[in-house]
Amino acid sequence: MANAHSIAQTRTTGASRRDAHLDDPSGIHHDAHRTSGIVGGIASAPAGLHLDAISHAFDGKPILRGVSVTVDRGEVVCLLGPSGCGKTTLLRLAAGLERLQQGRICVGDVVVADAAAGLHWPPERRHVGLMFQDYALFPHLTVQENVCFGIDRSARNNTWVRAALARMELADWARAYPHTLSGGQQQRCALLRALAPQPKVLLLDEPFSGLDVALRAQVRDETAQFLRDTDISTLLVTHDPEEAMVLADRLLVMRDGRVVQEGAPAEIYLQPREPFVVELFGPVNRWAGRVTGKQLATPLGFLAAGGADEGSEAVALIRPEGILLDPDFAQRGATGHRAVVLDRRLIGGLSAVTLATEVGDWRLRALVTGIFLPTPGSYVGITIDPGRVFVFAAAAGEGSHG
Ligand SMILES: Nc1ncnc2c1ncn2[C@@H]1O[C@H](COP(=O)(O)OP(=O)(O)OP(=O)(O)O)[C@@H](O)[C@H]1O
Repeated sequence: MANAHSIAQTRTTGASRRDAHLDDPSGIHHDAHRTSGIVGGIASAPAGLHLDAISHAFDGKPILRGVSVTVDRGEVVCLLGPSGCGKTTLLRLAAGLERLQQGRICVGDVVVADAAAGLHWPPERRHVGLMFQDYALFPHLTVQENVCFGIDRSARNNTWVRAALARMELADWARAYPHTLSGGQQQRCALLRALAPQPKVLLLDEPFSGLDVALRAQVRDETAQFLRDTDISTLLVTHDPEEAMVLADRLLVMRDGRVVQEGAPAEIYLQPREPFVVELFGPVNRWAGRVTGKQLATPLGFLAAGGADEGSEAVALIRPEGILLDPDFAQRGATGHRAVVLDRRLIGGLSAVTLATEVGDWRLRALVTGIFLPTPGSYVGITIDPGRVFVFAAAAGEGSHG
């Protein structure tokens, strides 16, 4: 996690000279007259961040194992993974806060770190904006002073700063100190501080984790829109799948220091390559059994076994929204599978229902859109949506139900 010191370390020493009024699609323009030093060729380089074959260990313990990530110009890439899988370490290496042990890092086409060549550019030369989860605003500086911290004194009241404060609804708070701001305002102030030096690359580490649920969604959506309107390459770290789905153009799932799947958010959700990726998005229902006739027999009928080998042990993971419930099946005289309701709860706009199948007593969790609160002990019709079922070869030791 960053503190004020590490943010201070990452001050970019100047902004690129750029006819921003012409080429900045954000609607928030940097003044073209900002002329402080152009840093080591980065300012004129094409945008983009390239992390190549990064491996890293702490005290001999491998944390990152050959991770490669490319973030194109204007793209938002999310690293999604559980706590401890190495996300923050990768971000710190990209920023230059940690020295590279193996691999190479380029900002645009400029190599800023190369382990084999012993090359390590310090953070302030990389033209990278950083924002960590604690925001690390300077308490003795006003909102405007915080935002302008990394840019030239002469540029501190420029068009970009004024427009950015207005767009983030901070104009009236420009002279306020951080302790008088709400969490959402502090987050927006920290984001502008990271953006003010016009970085080519923005690194965000759990940027919304300090916000309460309602504010979080709002600030997250505003930030997503803001980033889409810029040509900055953004690498964002989160362990919140919803956050990743909302923000990411592309999503990289990390596990134990490796990228296990990469793709558009919908692709990752709908075509997960391994059980870990399925379960990253929340608890799932599970059935293990032997593949017979390319199918898996369950108490709710047969499931297609996909690529699992005939005769092998396989496991089916079924998302809660893939359990379809029919409260009126009895009135309609419908036949089919039934389950008894064990419990039900309203969770925001969804209802979570726990059930047991009539045959086989298979305990299942269903998520139903809207208010659906059947009486515990009552029976409902139950089917499985095959589009929400993922079948994999069973891991060693994963027992069979059937
Ligand atoms: N400076 C350090 N010295 C020793 N071990 C470290 C250091 N920094 C991180 N680690 C260890 O490296 C592992 C990965 O940490 P990292 O912060 O990169 O994970 P993460 O995926 O970002 O987790 P979280 O989501 O909890 O922030 C953890 O086991 C952590 O304890």
